[in-house]
Amino acid sequence: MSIHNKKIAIIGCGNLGLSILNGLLADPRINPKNITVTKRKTSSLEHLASTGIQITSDNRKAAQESELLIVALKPYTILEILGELKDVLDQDRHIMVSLATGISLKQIQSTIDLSLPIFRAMPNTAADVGESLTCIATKSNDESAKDLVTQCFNSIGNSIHINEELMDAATVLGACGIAYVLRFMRGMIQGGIEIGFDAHTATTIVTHTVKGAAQLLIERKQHPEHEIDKVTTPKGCTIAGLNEMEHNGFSSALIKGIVTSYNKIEK
Ligand SMILES: NC(=O)C1=CN([C@@H]2O[C@H](COP(=O)(O)OP(=O)(O)OC[C@H]3O[C@@H](n4cnc5c(N)ncnc54)[C@H](OP(=O)(O)O)[C@@H]3O)[C@@H](O)[C@H]2O)C=CC1
Ligand SMILES: O=C(O)[C@@H]1CCC=N1
Repeated sequence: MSIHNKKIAIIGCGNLGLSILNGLLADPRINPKNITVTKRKTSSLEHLASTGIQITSDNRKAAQESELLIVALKPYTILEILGELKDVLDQDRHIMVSLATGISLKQIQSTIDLSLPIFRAMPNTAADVGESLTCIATKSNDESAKDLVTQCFNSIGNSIHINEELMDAATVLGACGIAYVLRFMRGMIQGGIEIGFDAHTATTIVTHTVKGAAQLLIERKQHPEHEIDKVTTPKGCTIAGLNEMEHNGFSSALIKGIVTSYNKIEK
């Protein structure tokens, strides 16, 4: 089964839904005519009409005309809206993927009360540029549905399968993680301006340095400290700066922030 000829609906096409849509549209093998997106106020999506996608506020129609349903609604609305959709869902045709933080497979299953394959996925907004790492969880044994969902999220980056128990942790590290990294980058850019660069040049240096650091770890599969050791000349400026950051709680602030985000998710 290939994602490229499946009919896909993104129900609740807001920030994350739009990032996924942009990722899907960038895949030339996916026909935009096979994609339907929904939200109540469709005016903010009108600029996408020329791509060939269907835009509607009718969730039921979108579900009826699609096979893979990516549900990108807020956690506090998803169950109510799925309840309104349940009589148009077909367990022999539909595959459902929920992106909602903190809403379990069991809650979704008992809302729709059908045995169609249900997945939770946690992508991030880097889907916009085809670089989302998506964590996927399911209790379904339907291997072809698993393959299809994996293909879908691989078209907007990379994906891994995890146990559902780790979905909250995946939300924090992968989805909130984008914001942590961007705030870290903003701090580096501000530092760069203070030591002499204009904002544009500082941003160019920082963005490419962060990309290079990530690529080193992705390709070499090393522990970060292994690569850090190569940069820290004894008595040099790197170790002096790094130690000053640690004296001010750099790693500790990150770890505490990650744990605070995690505890904030209702369990
Ligand atoms: N932002 C992120 O980085 C991540 C978010 N998530 C999860 O993804 C989900 C979506 O988050 P996010 O994209 O940020 O939220 P948004 O609020 O940006 O998107 C939700 C969209 O749902 C639409 N909506 C609301 N009610 C309905 C309805 N009855 N029918 C159809 N559409 C409706 C809203 O548009 P309108 O008001 O016009 O209807 C809105 O655009 C959440 O559950 C979040 O936990 C997961 C990973 C990362
Ligand atoms: O901040 C939030 O609640 C959501 C979850 C992941 C990203 N945004």
